[in-house]
Amino acid sequence: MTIKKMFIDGKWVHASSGQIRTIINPFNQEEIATVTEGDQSDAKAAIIAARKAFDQGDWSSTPATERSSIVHKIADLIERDQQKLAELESLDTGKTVEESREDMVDIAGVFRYYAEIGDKNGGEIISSPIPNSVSKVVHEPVGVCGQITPWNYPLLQASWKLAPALVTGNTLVMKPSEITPLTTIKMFELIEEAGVPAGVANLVLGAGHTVGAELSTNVDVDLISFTGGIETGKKIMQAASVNVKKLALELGGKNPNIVFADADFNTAVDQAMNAVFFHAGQICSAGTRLIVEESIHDEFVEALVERVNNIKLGNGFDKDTQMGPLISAEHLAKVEKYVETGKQEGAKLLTGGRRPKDPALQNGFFYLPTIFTNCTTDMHIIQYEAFAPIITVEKFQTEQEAINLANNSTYGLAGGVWTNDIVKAERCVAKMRMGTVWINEYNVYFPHAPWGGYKQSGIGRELGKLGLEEYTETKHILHNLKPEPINWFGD
Ligand SMILES: NC(=O)c1ccc[n+]([C@@H]2O[C@H](COP(=O)([O-])OP(=O)(O)OC[C@H]3O[C@@H](n4cnc5c(N)ncnc54)[C@H](O)[C@@H]3O)[C@@H](O)[C@H]2O)c1
Ligand SMILES: C[N+](C)(C)CC=O
Repeated sequence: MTIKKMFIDGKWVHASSGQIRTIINPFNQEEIATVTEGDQSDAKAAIIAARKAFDQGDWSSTPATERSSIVHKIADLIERDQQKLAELESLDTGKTVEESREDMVDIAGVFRYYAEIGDKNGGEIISSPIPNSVSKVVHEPVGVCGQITPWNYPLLQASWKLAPALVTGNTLVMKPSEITPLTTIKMFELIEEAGVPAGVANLVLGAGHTVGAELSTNVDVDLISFTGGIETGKKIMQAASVNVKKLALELGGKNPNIVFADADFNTAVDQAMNAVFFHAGQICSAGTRLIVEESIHDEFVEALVERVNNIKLGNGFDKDTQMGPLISAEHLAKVEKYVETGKQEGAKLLTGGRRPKDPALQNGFFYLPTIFTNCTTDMHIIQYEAFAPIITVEKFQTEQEAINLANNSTYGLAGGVWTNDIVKAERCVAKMRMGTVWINEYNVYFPHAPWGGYKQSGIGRELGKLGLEEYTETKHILHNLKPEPINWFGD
């Protein structure tokens, strides 16, 4: 198997150590690729290349219109290769090809959106209190950006960082998850093909504690943008203090999905499933904390279990597969432990709670869709993210109780409310402490709207105009057109 390389200073290179890593398909554990395994020294080389490219100034002083057309070109290339990219993503993550195809459409859309707004960020003239002067505010690139991504939506999360960083004139070093680097490698081929100059966009493959740690601590990195788990986010935040890097953190969630008795019953049941079981529940915003009004609780849970038991597990490449495997043996072991904890703390397991028995699935990291009821907020399975196909159900009687339950969390990424009473819906979302709240909808995101967390779910925003602003510094320029002595200290 050819060893896939990383991209530093416009060249495809092997790791300086010569180490390699095998990438496997989580559906059957077959080897699908061998990639070079970088470490600190490769990360340092990439940072030096990005620093040189930034300080030399060619990319940051390229007219924004030209950078925008390059970013448009990247969107064109993603659209051209979208089927190949989708299949590669499914091979690497186990998610269904249909889901990956949707991801590719979203990814091209993100590049398109930032190409369109990136050359319209020219700043503003503000009124100056100083006579004969011009006061203006301009937006400039931050500098060298370190970008670290997770394994669940490898290319989607990469696109949220690459597109705004490039269009605003930054240089960057990206480190994808070591488990799922394949589509990001392909993306850098497209970045090269689109004509991004050498040194501007660099890719280093390798582990978090080596490459990721170097990006977080290296003083030549001006901004670190991270998507991943809270514990890693905390380490990065601490490391980034070394030179007070700008910091953007997109972290985990244990997201409440509130269903009132007056919601459309069938839609709410269907959407409670959609909120969780895509990509086997490995979604940061998954609505895993289902919070149901007591009067419909039993009927709702019964309908949900019936539907959930029909979810078809299998190979993401098979047309009738609805849910693929978990990402790795290590993650599967964590999920099994999580479910055991739930049982021990008194939650009632209604379905799932184990690996499937189907012989065709035994080589993959499959776990059955699982539902727990009788859950209370003090439980581990309510307070911690499982990142798995698990729904925990809590009950409420009053609107205030539902809101209190939803907010009783250290996370604040996303949440949902299902009701036909629009005033009640607006009252609830105004009190819910989350970065995204859906009313009669779930898990919808698009490039124009910002994404990010309250509380420990993160710092900063991706997507939307705010996602562009993360990659800019704001400078105020005051130009005195008629300078004169003021003789404050005498003449
Ligand atoms: N908020 C969001 O938009 C969002 C989106 C996707 C995933 N997530 C979260 O990501 C998590 C799952 O992803 P994961 O398991 O890949 O997370 P993770 O934190 O284990 O790893 C994420 C990335 O960080 C790197 N990393 C690990 N240790 C590091 C260190 N010490 N220094 C620097 N980098 C390091 C990893 O190599 C990987 O590239 C979940 O908690 C999920 O909720 C959040
Ligand atoms: C942000 N999102 C929903 C695309 C992926 C979260 O894991």
